[in-house]
Amino acid sequence: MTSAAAAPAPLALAGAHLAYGPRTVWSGLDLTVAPGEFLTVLGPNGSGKTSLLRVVLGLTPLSGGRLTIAGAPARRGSRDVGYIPQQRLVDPSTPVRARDLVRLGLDGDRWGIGGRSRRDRVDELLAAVGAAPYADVPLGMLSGGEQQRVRIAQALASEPALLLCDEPLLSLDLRHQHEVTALIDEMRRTRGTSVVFVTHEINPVLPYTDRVLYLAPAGHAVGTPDEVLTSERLTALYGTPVDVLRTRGRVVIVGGDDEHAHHVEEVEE
Ligand SMILES: Nc1ncnc2c1ncn2[C@@H]1O[C@H](COP(=O)(O)OP(=O)(O)OP(=O)(O)O)[C@@H](O)[C@H]1O
Repeated sequence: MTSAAAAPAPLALAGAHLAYGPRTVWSGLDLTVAPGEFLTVLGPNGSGKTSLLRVVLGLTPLSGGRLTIAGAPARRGSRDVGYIPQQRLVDPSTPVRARDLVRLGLDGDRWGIGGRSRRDRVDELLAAVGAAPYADVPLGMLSGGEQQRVRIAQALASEPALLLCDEPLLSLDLRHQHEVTALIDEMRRTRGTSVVFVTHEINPVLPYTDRVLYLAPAGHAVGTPDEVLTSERLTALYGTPVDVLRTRGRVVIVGGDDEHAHHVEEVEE
């Protein structure tokens, strides 16, 4: 066995079950995410995507089954887990600068408090996401795409084994969607960080997606996009007719419930 094979998986769920009171959100979830893997989590509103991230972040306990992160139980504030939230524009009057936010993501013990190594590390992270030119600009003055780059730098500051992304493309224009996804992809390639990417829009991340976890009313499916995103699989998962169309390298999902409209991306150009 090689040493890579012996390393604990960044994320492993076995027989995982989540319920709120009498309502089961998902159950029987078995999933091991490999180092550097890009897992895209899809599903309609209320299917439990955000709940899954909350469980991995140690904010919500599983109702049953097991979860380990880099071999250890989930816990709040773990350095092994980075988190990129949904796009939210910062209050324009905030005095917080890009470098302040990234510094918050650094672990004090490891990088020292206020020392040179800490400052260098912040500069390195900002440069890695292309945010060096606006490192000292108040966040509120940055564009949505620029702010999201800074959040990526913050999430990567602790060199997490696992990067959780909760619809980070929401309200970004197409150019910035491509930039942000390419950046996340580059980080996982260069650092081996595993990515769990929750989205309603498969197309911007389809080229990077190794596997899909599809959460749906009648169960869930895990597999490559070609395995999961088929009319047969989604019809079974929804319990109602769904058509998966592929056109010019894009996936369009038609049918099911109203939430499916989210998957139909606006036509480019
Ligand atoms: N703390 C809670 N207590 C009770 N029910 C909850 C709680 N949090 C979430 N739920 C319910 O669990 C279900 C899953 O919610 P969740 O937010 O995880 O779904 P989602 O897939 O992220 O949805 P969306 O696509 O709309 O963001 C929903 O029906 C929601 O109302």
